[in-house]
Amino acid sequence: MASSGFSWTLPDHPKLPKGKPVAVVVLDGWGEANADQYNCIHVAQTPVMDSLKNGAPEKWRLVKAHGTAVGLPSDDDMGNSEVGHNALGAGRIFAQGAKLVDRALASGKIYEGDGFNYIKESFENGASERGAKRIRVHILTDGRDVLDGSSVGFVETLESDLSQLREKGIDAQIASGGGRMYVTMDRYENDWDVVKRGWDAQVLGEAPHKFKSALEAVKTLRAEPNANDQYLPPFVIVDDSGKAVGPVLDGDAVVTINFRADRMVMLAKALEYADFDKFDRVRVPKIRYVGMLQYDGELKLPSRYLVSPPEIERTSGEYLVKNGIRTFACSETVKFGHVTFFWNGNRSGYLDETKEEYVEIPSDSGITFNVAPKMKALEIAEKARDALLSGKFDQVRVNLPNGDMVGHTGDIEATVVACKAADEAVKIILDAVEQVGGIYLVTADHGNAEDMVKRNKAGKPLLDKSGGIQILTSHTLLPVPVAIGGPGLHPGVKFRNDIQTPGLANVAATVMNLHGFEAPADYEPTLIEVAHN
Ligand SMILES: O=C(O)[C@@H](CO)OP(=O)(O)O
Ligand SMILES: [Mn+2]
Ligand SMILES: [Mn+2]
Repeated sequence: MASSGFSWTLPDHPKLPKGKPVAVVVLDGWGEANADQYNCIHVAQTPVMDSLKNGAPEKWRLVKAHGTAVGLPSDDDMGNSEVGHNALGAGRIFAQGAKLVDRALASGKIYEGDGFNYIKESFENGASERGAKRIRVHILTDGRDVLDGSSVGFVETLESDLSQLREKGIDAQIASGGGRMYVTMDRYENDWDVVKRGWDAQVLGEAPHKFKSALEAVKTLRAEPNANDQYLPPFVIVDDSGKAVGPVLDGDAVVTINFRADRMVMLAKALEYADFDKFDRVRVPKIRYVGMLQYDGELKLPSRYLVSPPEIERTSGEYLVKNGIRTFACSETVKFGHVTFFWNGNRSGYLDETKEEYVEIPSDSGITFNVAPKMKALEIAEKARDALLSGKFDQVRVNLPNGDMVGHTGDIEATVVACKAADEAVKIILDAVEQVGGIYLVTADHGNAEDMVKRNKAGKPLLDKSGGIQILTSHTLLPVPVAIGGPGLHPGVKFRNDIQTPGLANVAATVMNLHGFEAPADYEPTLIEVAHN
């Protein structure tokens, strides 16, 4: 085969110089919304971000961070950290897990692949459409991507689907449950107890709460003071004799029905690794395990899966490091993988450890972040500042988690404090950029803190049964800012106005330009142009 002529070498930018340190700041969950009392960014004192927006309008613009702009099925899909950071780092729009799974289900291909064939071997002479005769569902209530309290409706729907299966002679039941933030879905190894609580309920059939039905479980546990879907305690469903109806047993097939890599890697390790020392699994059933997707391409975890994940290659991080850009990346645990793993196309570890340093600041664990809304913003900013001042790095990249993590708690007062803390952190970083004559690019991965209320189509806040507002704990569909500046920025640089609907994927080429390079031809176009020399 003839050589494709591929080269990692990036062409020099015709006008922009090399050698200026570039700070890339991602404000997690920081979108642009109308100014009202439910916009915590507006309510909070955020003088630094305000000055970026109002001080130099030609160096501030909004980009799309949701839906098709980040590879999700439709523009009704809100953005999230995974797809947002993937797009920021990859500079192109890849069809994401959600879309790939939708497609595989619609075409039926999901039932033809290696993953499904593998679990099928566990089915005894099947009776259902696809062969499984005995099905146990271990549910996690959400309240984070959907409204708090919606768990009840979801359980009702699931129960009715399962009862239809039972009518066909399939033994199908919900076996256990718990709230996603307290049971199973930890990430980046922040708190293994979360995964252990899930393991105990799902695999061992042991939990502090026992119920005859999941609907009863969810309704009863939600009635406790301060209970919410995200943090429901673990429960198991028991039969009349008090025995758990569905612990995971030898010979079972197990599917983790979740396409979010970061939230599934820890459980996948517990299910798949023979050597595992994060908690005592007590009993390790011999199962056939598949993930909805492969969650970590480097670790090949899990080794079997139903749908192939997007292959995100030739990321901007990889190009830049191969073109000599020394890179520093930092966040606290809950978002550390965002500026490393997601940024690098769902790849763990260093691209080139001789040129990179990744620093993880331990997050608080075992608390909800409305209790400590400043999180580690200051510590992250100080690390970024030190990295800039050290002169050892060409790119310093951070994620400031506050708007997102505190926004998800639905606590408006705390989210205001969170936004202020993030703004103060930005100041520290921009001051350091100033000192070293560098350039900054400040952006976000999706909205969250800028709108904390559920609204009708006309934008009016919706009320609940008791007349209070319906708090929105999820991300939004709103655009996010991109602001550039700093003493190292060529004075002729301004945002182009010939790109109709720019999105997060346009940021990578922009950052490459700021480092003095042209982006690869297949990258989404840069946001900037140079007006004069
Ligand atoms: O916490 C998470 O897993 C999601 C919300 O479900 O948020 P983010 O995409 O910001 O990580
Ligand atoms: Mn995010
Ligand atoms: Mn989030």
